[in-house]
Amino acid sequence: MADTSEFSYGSHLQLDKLLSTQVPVSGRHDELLFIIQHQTSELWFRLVLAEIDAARSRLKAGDLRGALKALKRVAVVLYHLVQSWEVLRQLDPVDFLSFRGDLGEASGFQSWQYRLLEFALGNRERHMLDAHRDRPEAIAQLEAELSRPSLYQECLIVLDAGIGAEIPIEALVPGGGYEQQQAVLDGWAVVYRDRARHAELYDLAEQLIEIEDRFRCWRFNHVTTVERVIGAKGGTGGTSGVHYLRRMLDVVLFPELWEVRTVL
Ligand code: HEM
Ligand SMILES: N[C@@H](CC(=O)c1ccccc1NC=O)C(=O)O
Repeated sequence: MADTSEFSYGSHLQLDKLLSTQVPVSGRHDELLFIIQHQTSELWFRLVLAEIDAARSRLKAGDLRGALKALKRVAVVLYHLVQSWEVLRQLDPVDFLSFRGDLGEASGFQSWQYRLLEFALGNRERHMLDAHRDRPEAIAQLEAELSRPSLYQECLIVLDAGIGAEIPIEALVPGGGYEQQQAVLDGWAVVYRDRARHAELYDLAEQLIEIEDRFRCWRFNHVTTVERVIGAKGGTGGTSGVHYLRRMLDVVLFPELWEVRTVL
């Protein structure tokens, strides 16, 4: 049926615009897959960032249940992103090489939404801003993220208030990388030892573990896909490629939540 109404499926979703943005530069068959995999990932990153922001506002407002709802959505979208590697991991190395040269120095390293996500979760390395120097809007967003508490820090503020954990102020203020703190570990231990009494804080902690678990799976699927497709070649973004990505597997976002399991 002809689309005569002003408001329709296509207009609401701005499909004409959306579907005009898959523009292969190489003319090679598999580049469409490559573009769509990246575009869909970026769309999901966008939702994840919005949900993390919602979780942080709700935590600030004392709405722990609302924050949990947003964090559950983060986890489920991450799960979907993990599964989505099933498509790209089938990319044949020879097919990728047929258009890799056309990508120049472009690389996922330049994904500012991914970097925002890492920063929002608390993996904050200032030098990561360097990849975005040619995009002032991205730098401004990334700087703004660095100047506010990470998701984990917002959770620690709630933990501190909830059980009087006496968490040192350095753990709660934004800025650089997060250092593991004994008082934070002790605080989570109180929660885990009495789940019934601290049910909401317990659920919050377990939801963070779920998120980090799935984020690790995403990183792992990325590394394995990269190794399947380009082996140990250096990356177009100037890193050592698989070796660099493997080092990122060691990043720990919520250290005390992993540690608390050992001390219980
Ligand atoms: C054939 C598929 C892919 C290959 C061969 C590949 C390869 C690489 C390599 C070698 C790097 C290291 C940076 C560099 O020197 O370029 C990298 C980083 C990155 N890639 Fe991919 N990638 C692929 C697919 C994807 C997809 C689908 C995404 C989704 C958005 C993605 C997102 C990223 C991100 C965010 C980084 C930065 C990671 C970090 O700094 O921890 N990549 N990729
Ligand atoms: N870094 C990849 C190229 C690549 O995968 C890529 C290129 C342009 C835009 C996004 C990419 N995806 C992930 O890094 C490579 O070294 O082959």
